[in-house]
Amino acid sequence: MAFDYCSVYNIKLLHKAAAILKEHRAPMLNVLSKRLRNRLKMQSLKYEEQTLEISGVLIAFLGMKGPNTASLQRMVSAIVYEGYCHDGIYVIMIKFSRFRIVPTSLAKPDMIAFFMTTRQIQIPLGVVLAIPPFNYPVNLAVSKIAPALIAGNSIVLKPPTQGAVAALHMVHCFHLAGFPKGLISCVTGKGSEIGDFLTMHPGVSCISFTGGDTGIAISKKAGMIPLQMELGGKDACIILEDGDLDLAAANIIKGGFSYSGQRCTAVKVILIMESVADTLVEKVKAKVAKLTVGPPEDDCDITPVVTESSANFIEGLVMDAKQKGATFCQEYKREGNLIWPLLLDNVRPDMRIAWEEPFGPVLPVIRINSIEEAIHHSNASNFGLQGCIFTRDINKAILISDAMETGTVQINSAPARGPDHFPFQGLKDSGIGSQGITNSINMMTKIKSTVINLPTPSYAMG
Ligand SMILES: NC(=O)C1=CN([C@@H]2O[C@H](COP(=O)(O)OP(=O)(O)OC[C@H]3O[C@@H](n4cnc5c(N)ncnc54)[C@H](OP(=O)(O)O)[C@@H]3O)[C@@H](O)[C@H]2O)C=CC1
Ligand SMILES: O=C(O)[C@H](O)COP(=O)(O)O
Repeated sequence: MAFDYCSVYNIKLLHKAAAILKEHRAPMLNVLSKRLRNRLKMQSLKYEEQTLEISGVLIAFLGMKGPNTASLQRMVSAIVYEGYCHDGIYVIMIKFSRFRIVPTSLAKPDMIAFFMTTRQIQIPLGVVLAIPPFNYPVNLAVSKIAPALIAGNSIVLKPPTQGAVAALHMVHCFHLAGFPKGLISCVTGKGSEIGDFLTMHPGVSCISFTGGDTGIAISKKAGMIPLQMELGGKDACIILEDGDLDLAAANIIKGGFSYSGQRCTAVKVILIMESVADTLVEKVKAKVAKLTVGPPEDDCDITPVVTESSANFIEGLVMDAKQKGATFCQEYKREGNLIWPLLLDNVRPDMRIAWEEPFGPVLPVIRINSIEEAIHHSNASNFGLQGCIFTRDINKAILISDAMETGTVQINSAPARGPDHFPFQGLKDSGIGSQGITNSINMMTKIKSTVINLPTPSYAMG
């Protein structure tokens, strides 16, 4: 399909897909909540965000000049840059950078040439293999599908087993919008059984994966293709003496226990200055006591974790901490896959929970005596996704952020991925590449250079 027509076509259909996804919201959320046993409210928030996400991309290309073809073609060839959130809708600024004439003064002195680079958005990579995880099987699928389509690629979606039904429904919505079935395909099956066939297939031109350390294994098998990996995290919440402890406590609850802790960007370890630790722990305990626990149908705050194996893994971390002397702020309680929220105080570095990712409603507190100690612990982790700092001294916060080896640092708020036009990346074992609408589109396009060699110098070379 010719470039301009292809991308213009895709953008118009993405608008339609966004509308259809909204129409199908109720059945999708019902499936998501039943299959994932998570609270409906959280799912609906994510669902909203996902449809906005599509709209966000479209507004980037459509909203500036209205949907006439000429401006669309010109815009689709642009590279999308920073954006901002306005009334909950993402408006992404566009800078035209189709051609850049680079003088050759840096090249060989006798070289007389115009050097043009273009981000060949019209030459798609080919087939993008999108693999989202169980916690956001639709939202994280769309965050891969929309940029891939904008860049003119076709997509093979391999949804998580826990979430496959909702993903199939979501792909059906794209087909209802008019996307050809061959352009977006959904292949269901256990990753352990069909994963290698897909990730090592010669027809795959790019892999966009979100999940656990499975991604590390995939990156070693995939070969010479662009990879976008967003993996686990051990996001540290650093709280200094001058931090707003009420704000910190509220963000620890939101960041550590929402979605029953099953978020890569969840707060995974609290590093708090000893002098204010008792006060903070009491504030968090009081809030934990108010969390409701039970089935998603009752719209509880804490619902069962995704599988028995996940619950068993979490229990293993808790028992290790108990055996090594951690302070249990609540009684450890589990019924099947349902684990009651648990704050573990006085955790030490020899305990597994200090380093491993429970992906559940269990949160360790490590008491520190210096900022250097906080930075050291955060950077000693194999993960490097996000982190957050609570202090009123912004200068100090920026310096700590500079020192933290993480893809993102939130100052005075809990870690989070969105809004989705923000770059989102993990360092070390937390991933490779960067997500977010702009970076995803960039990553799913090719750069090509064209050099015009002139017989004589031209004044146009500046
Ligand atoms: N970074 C993040 O946002 C997330 C991180 N995680 C981390 O991952 C851990 C496990 O969660 P989970 O979602 O099961 O993560 P996994 O990495 O096991 O699965 C993520 C996705 O990869 C698929 N997959 C599994 N094995 C392969 C393979 N060999 N080749 C290709 N694809 C494969 C899964 O499919 P299938 O379901 O069929 O196995 C799923 O769609 C969590 O405990 C947490 O640490 C989990 C969710 C989100
Ligand atoms: O992979 C994840 O768990 C999500 O990217 C986290 O997204 P959130 O910060 O919006 O919950």
